[in-house]
Amino acid sequence: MTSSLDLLHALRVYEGRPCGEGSGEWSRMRHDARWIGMAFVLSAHTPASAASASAARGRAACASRGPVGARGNGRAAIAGELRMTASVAGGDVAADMDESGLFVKSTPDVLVSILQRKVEEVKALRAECAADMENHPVALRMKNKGNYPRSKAFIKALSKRSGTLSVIAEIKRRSPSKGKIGEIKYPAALARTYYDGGASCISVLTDGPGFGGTLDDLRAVVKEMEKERGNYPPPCPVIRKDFTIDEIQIAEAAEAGASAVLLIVAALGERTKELLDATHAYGLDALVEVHDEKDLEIAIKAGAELIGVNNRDLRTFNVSLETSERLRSLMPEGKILVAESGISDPGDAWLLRDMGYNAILVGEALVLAAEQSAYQKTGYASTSFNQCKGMLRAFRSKASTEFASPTEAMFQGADEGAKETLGELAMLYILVNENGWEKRAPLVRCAGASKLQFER
Ligand SMILES: O=P(O)(O)OC[C@@H](O)[C@@H](O)c1c[nH]c2ccccc12
Repeated sequence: MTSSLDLLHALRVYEGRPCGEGSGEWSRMRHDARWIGMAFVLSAHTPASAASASAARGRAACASRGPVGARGNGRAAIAGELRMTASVAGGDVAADMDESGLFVKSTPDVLVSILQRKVEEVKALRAECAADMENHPVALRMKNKGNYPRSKAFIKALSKRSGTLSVIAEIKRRSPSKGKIGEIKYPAALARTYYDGGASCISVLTDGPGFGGTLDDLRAVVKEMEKERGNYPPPCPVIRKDFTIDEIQIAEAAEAGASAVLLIVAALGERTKELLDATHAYGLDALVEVHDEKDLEIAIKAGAELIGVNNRDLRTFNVSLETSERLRSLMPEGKILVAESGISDPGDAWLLRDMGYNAILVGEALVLAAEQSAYQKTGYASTSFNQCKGMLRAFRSKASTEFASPTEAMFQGADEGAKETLGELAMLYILVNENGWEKRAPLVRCAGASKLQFER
């Protein structure tokens, strides 16, 4: 049964006692963490049918700092509803390799041309190393392969309690699909903006021709982050985002200070495992990127710990979050899940969090937001109001589209927690005696709403 109550009437009642909006008591309530806890109790107590209806509408209930038990139950109920049934596509993957054995036959054309370029880059780097085996830092690093302990810094930075969404913020000047995105004159300054906005990790595209990046960008970002060593939050570990086809690129990434590299299954096919093992042998973590069921099967078989679902179809450049949703149900337990590409709306971030993604990887939207703010004169780091930071905080906030406007969350730079995010949101228990309602019912007030809706 759904009922609605006039908001002002509801607000005047607190634990059965009258309470006026604006009174000391009311403001105390709003800042009382216990009220935030109740938001989730609401969803945990929501009848299954209502939970599934809400999940089907793509809105899961508001997360909270509430009692862990209640929170867990609520989330499980909702995640259960979001799970879709589908089976992993089978097929003989090895037969899918091209004659060179290097690329998968089905590799999208745009990727093939980039990979051909990578083959040349790798050849050049190998020649450089061969010419100076005793001194070349990459050659020296390769000699010591297998002796680098894994710090798992990248994985750890993304391993937060369930229901918490981390952001991997990307430094990306342009892309084959979008053309120019931003100038990013000072990658270190942009990295600092990301850090200040609460990013957990930073991704640096180091491919020059396709994405306008360099390995020096990565070095500058690592150096900037090192300044935060010993502070809280700790430095963001950095991933080298490139098209890895050979272990020498992994050694090079490690040498430049990266904590992780990207491995794209659409490019590597069955070689994914070989490169994943090499990544670990250099002490790094790997983000293993998949786009469909077949990629995912390979990633899982290879033993990927960190799986990224790219929502961008590299054949058509179409972006659809449906890819993340579809593949989510096929993910084994215990993996760290990252949704990648095309995320610009906090509402989408909240949805991905509710699907069970641990992190999102965002490039374009953050770069554009940062540059727009930067053009307000002063440069990324010193801009007092930086829309990019607001966007990052809104992505991370534990809000729901049911209770908050994603756009507003973004402009207000809402921080973690529904309370902070929604500003106006408050939860209260209320004794309702009309219409035979006797039990305490949790209510939610949200900004701009004039009615409260609840079910029992
Ligand atoms: O800028 P976007 O749409 O937020 O996407 C970021 C990131 O996912 C994208 O840059 C990316 C995902 N996988 C890649 C592989 C190579 C190069 C780039 C990518």
